[in-house]
Amino acid sequence: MSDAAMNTEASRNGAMAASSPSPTAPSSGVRAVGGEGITFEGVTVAYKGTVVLENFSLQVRQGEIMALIGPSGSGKTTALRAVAGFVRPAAGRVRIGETDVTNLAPYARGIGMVVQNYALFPHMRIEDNVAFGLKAQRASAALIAERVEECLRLVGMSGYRGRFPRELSGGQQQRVAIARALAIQPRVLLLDEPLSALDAQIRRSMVEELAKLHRDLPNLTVLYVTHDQSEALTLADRIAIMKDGRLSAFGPSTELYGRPPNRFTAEFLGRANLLPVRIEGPADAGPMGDDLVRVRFCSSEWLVPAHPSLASGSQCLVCIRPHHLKPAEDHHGGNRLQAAVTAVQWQGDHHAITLECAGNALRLVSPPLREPPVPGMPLDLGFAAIDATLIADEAGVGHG
Ligand SMILES: Nc1ncnc2c1ncn2[C@@H]1O[C@H](COP(=O)(O)OP(=O)(O)OP(=O)(O)O)[C@@H](O)[C@H]1O
Repeated sequence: MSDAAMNTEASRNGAMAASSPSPTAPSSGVRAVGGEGITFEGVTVAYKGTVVLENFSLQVRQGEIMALIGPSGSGKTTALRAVAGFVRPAAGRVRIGETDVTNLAPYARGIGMVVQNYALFPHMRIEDNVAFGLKAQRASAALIAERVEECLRLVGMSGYRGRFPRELSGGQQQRVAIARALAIQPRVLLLDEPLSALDAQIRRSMVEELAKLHRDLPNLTVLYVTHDQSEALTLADRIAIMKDGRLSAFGPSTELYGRPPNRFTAEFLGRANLLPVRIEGPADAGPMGDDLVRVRFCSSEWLVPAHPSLASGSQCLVCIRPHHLKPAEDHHGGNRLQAAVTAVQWQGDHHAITLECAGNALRLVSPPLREPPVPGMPLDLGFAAIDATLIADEAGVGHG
């Protein structure tokens, strides 16, 4: 079978195979849950000659939650399927721990996988759904009973073991799907948009539950595909951002958000105010001993942290997150700019204000204001040097 045909075929089989080991798979015995990292080494995947994942290299550390985020079609699910064994790379290797799994069948990889639409077996009771993979591995009845109890307890579903999937809510079904994936004591857990079929409120509580699950299973390595940046920021230790089948940036979540390495990251991960500036030259070290440079924006001069590869004279962007921009009266010292209010929205726990400054749209969020500004009003704004980040106005891979 050609790679393209194999990739299409494997995609159709979807996640079911990962959580439904082949009946001929050897029994793996008892293993500690998780405990191994995932390594992509220059992985390229093509469907019918079209490359959708290109020279993709990434290391997911043992015991971490790595979120893979990016726009629709950027290759996130394809990367996950390459780990699960549902697509065959045209080039590159995938390792789980020390094992090269590139040519292993999906059932032999020891992976737990959960997808968006639960994929529970509708005719089986919850306990049989959770037991399915273990039965396929011919585990003993005592081990099956122990694992089913343990995994349903982990996801808070012990009281539902005798029900059928149709008798559960969407959130409960997804918890069972997670229990089923964990029952086989996977080496790694792959989650592909596991919460996207749920409504916003249940999604929020499921994010908290996943965080708790990971606290309970700290060795479990999780690769979490989502297009929801707030899920990624809440759950992940590190985030990898994909664009057009390539890695655009990766790094610790707080660092990627706080110091985005490129424009795509700044705009994709959270909201960003991006203003064009010119680097004038070095300034004295800041109060924390940090290196600052002077930048010019229209007639204003600001101090911002230096960028290792942007020299004096460079035209670049300064990124300021909306919550770091403050009305000047709340912000003593620091950098100043003047903008005109274009819209004000009260959103319960905060005000969102959009402004215009020398042809650039700006966004500011603040705790609810007693006397919010009105459209058309000029507003003096301030931001601290430390809260600004210089960005080259071009794509590039960021921190590791
Ligand atoms: N089985 C397939 N056959 C042909 N092309 C495919 C197949 N599966 C995915 N693709 C294409 O590969 C590209 C990457 O798809 P992928 O599902 O990995 O993206 P994604 O980032 O997960 O997107 P989304 O967020 O929409 O799920 C897309 O252009 C998609 O159309």
